[in-house]
Amino acid sequence: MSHEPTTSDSSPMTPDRLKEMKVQGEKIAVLTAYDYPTARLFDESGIDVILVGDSLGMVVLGYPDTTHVTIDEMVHHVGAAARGVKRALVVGDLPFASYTMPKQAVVNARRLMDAGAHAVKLEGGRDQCDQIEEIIADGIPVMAHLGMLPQSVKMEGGYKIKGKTPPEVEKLLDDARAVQEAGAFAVVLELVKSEASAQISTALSIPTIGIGSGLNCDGQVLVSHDLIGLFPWFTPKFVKPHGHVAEQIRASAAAFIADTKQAGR
Ligand SMILES: Nc1nc(=O)c2c([nH]1)NC[C@@H]1CN(c3ccc(C(=O)N[C@@H](CCC(=O)O)C(=O)O)cc3)CN21
Ligand SMILES: CC(C)C(=O)C(=O)O
Ligand SMILES: [Mg+2]
Repeated sequence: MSHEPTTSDSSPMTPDRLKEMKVQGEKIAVLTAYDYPTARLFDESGIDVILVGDSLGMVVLGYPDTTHVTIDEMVHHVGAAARGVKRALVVGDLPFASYTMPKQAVVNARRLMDAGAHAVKLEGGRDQCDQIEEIIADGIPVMAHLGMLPQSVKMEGGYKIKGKTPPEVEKLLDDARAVQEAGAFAVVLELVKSEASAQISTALSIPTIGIGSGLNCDGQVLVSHDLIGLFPWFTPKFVKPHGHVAEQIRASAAAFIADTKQAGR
C-alpha cells in the first residue's frame, strides 16, 4: 500500500499550509516567544506559528513602547527562539525604522532569516507594498500587520481601536487587499472592530490573524506574557489569561528567601 505524503501534525508549518488552513476552516493559533525554552514549549504544544514580536521591547526589555527595539535585538531573540522550534513557522518582526526604504527592508529581513526566521512581519498597508514586494522578490515570505500599529504609537498619540467608522473600514479593506496583492501570505489585524475584521477576513484569500479584533478572524495571536500571566503590570482588556506565572515566580522567590534567612536556625 502506497503512502501519500500528508500534512500530518508533525510536518513543519509553511506559509502555504496556513493558506490551506483558511480554505479548510481550520483556525490558526499564534503565540509570541522571545527565548529558547518558551519557543520550545509552545512548539511541543502544537502551536502553528511562533511570532518573535517587537513586543519584546515592552514585555522582555522594559522599554515604554516598541519604537526603541533595534534590529540587533530582534536578531538576538529570533536566534534564541528559532533554536527551540522544530514544527512551527517562526516569524520575526521587523522593528521600527528598519524598513523605511525597500533595500534596507530586504537587508534587515535577510538578517532575521539568517538568525532562523522562516518569514518576517512588518506594520503597514498600501504604503508598505514596495517593501513587501522587494522582500518577497528576495525569496522571503512576508506577513503584514494592519489596524492599530504599535510602532506608530507616538504619531497616533495612543493605542486606538480601528474600523469604527465606514471610512476607516474602507481604508482597512483597501490596505488588506493591497498587501494581499503585494504577496503577503497572511495579515495580522490588531484592535480592529469585530464587524470590520469579519468583513476583511471574508474579502481576503490569505488568512487574517486577530489580536483584540473579535472571533471572526482566521486565527488568533496573543503576546505570550499576557496569556500566561507573566506581565502583571499591564494586561490589555481583550486578553483571557490562562496562567498566573508571575504569582508563581513571586512565591518561589519568597520561599527561597525564607529558606535562606532560616538556614542554620
Ligand atoms: N503586554 C503586551 N500585550 C500586547 O498585546 C502588546 C504589548 N504588550 N506591546 C506591544 C503591543 C501594544 N499593544 C497594545 C497596547 C495597548 C493596548 C491598550 O491600551 N488597550 C486598551 C484598550 C484600548 C481602547 O479601548 O482604546 C485596554 O485597556 O486593553 C492594547 C494593546 C498590543 N501589543
Ligand atoms: C502583537 C503582535 C501581533 C506583535 O506584533 C508583537 O508581538 O510584536
Ligand atoms: Mg509587533
